[in-house]
Amino acid sequence: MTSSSSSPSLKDLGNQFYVKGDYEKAIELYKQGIEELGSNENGGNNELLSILKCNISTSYIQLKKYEESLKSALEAIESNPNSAKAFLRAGESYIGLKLYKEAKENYLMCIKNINTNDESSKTLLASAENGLLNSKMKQFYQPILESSPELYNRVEIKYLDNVKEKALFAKETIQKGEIVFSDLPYCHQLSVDSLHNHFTKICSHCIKFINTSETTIIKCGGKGCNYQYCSEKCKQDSIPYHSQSCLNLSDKKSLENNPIYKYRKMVENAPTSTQLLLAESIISMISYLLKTKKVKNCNLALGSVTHLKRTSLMAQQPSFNGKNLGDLQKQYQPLLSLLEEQYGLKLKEDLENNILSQEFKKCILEFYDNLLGMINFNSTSTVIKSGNKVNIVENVQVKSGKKTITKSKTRVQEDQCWGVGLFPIFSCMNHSCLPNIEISNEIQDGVDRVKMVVKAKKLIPAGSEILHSYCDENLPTKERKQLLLSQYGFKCLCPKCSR
Ligand SMILES: C[S@@+](CC[C@H](N)C(=O)[O-])C[C@H]1O[C@@H](n2cnc3c(N)ncnc32)[C@H](O)[C@@H]1O
Repeated sequence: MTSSSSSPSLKDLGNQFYVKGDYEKAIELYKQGIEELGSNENGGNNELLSILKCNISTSYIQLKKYEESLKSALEAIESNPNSAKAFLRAGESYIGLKLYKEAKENYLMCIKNINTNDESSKTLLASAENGLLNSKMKQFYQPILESSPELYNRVEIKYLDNVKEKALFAKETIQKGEIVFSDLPYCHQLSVDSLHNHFTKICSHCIKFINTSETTIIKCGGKGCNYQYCSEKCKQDSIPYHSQSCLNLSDKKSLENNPIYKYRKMVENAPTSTQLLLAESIISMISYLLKTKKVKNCNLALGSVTHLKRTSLMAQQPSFNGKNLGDLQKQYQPLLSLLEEQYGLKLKEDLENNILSQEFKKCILEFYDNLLGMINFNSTSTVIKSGNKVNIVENVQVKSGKKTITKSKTRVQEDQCWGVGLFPIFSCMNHSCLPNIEISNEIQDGVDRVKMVVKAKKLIPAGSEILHSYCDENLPTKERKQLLLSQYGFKCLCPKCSR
């Protein structure tokens, strides 16, 4: 609370009630202070007037009455247009009102007006910078969260600190076993080995097993294309993207300009990986979104690409498991050059003119890097079970007297495949070796797309961070630490690792 030597009694008294958490009473006293100022000769003390209004705003923020807090903050700015704190309160009120653009403007004004000689300037600056990052984060993610409240209404995304950057939080208390949130990928792909083993049995869109005794398989329609669907809906949902990459849906002329066709030619001799397949489906999606000028979705796609990437993360890349990363980079190189050639200008234009808001523009040059970073660090694999038991025949070596002979052995296993997806909300979750959530494996039944369902592993109190384990949390500490450092680039400081 801001304090000053004149009109001390009512303001200081208000502050005492504020500290005790009686915000209504504090507001009443600050208001009396304003009245008193107006009726005495100190009426011209605008600085004090601004402080009192600012304190009223702070109290309303505590009460989550953001209309009122904003009104007081704006009045405080009117009384003293140089008050950094009043701009800070206006920023916080705008966040409460979900007006993120306005929030950002006010945080910037706060930073501009901070008096560095002031003792509290460091705290003020930290709050404003945090608020600024938070409003950027919210401006991007809030529309996704609000687009499907049935999936995301229990969670929110906030800027946490400069180590973890963004994080996912519980908006309400969630009991053990309850669903925390579900997430839909904006891009997903069947793994290379599942494609190889199960392609004929799996829907190319929702990547679920097709029960052929009940469902007729629907083909893509492109001559020679082996894409297939479990329903008309999956086909309808998939075709706009798939037609960008289906070499058989393109006529000869457009085939030559087909990015996926070019890409496949380029990587003909490169090893194929699931991640590369995912990259392919990202190109298809971007291609489709740009062509159809679906700016809102494009914003989601491209915004995620630029936003999921974290500067500190990319800076750590060279120190990662060099071999792996080097290999991956080599694999991506043709894709990156292709993107540049194919979309370079257009993409930049679109990014600048239509898609990205101001703060993303600075990311443009890093776009391709971001794509790589995003795929590396944010894709999540998901296993899909068919419910069918299958016999797996394996060759095993057995000893027979002094000789070792090969025998075939049959093992019964549930048929399953796996794929990778980019899940925008899921990928905001940070790691802990003491996670409070787990991925539910009952996920795929009854849903028409690949959906990630996240359940509480223990009670999650309202306001706490939602955390999952990026590795097997039962591994020995040393192994976990090494794995997290080499694969995700951070030193785990969770309570289990610090013990
Ligand atoms: C999938 S992202 C999680 C969201 C991320 N915080 C962000 O802002 O985009 C994974 C990255 O977050 C950071 N991270 C996650 N958990 C962390 C932890 N426990 N300590 C430090 N950094 C962490 C690491 O940089 C990691 O590579």
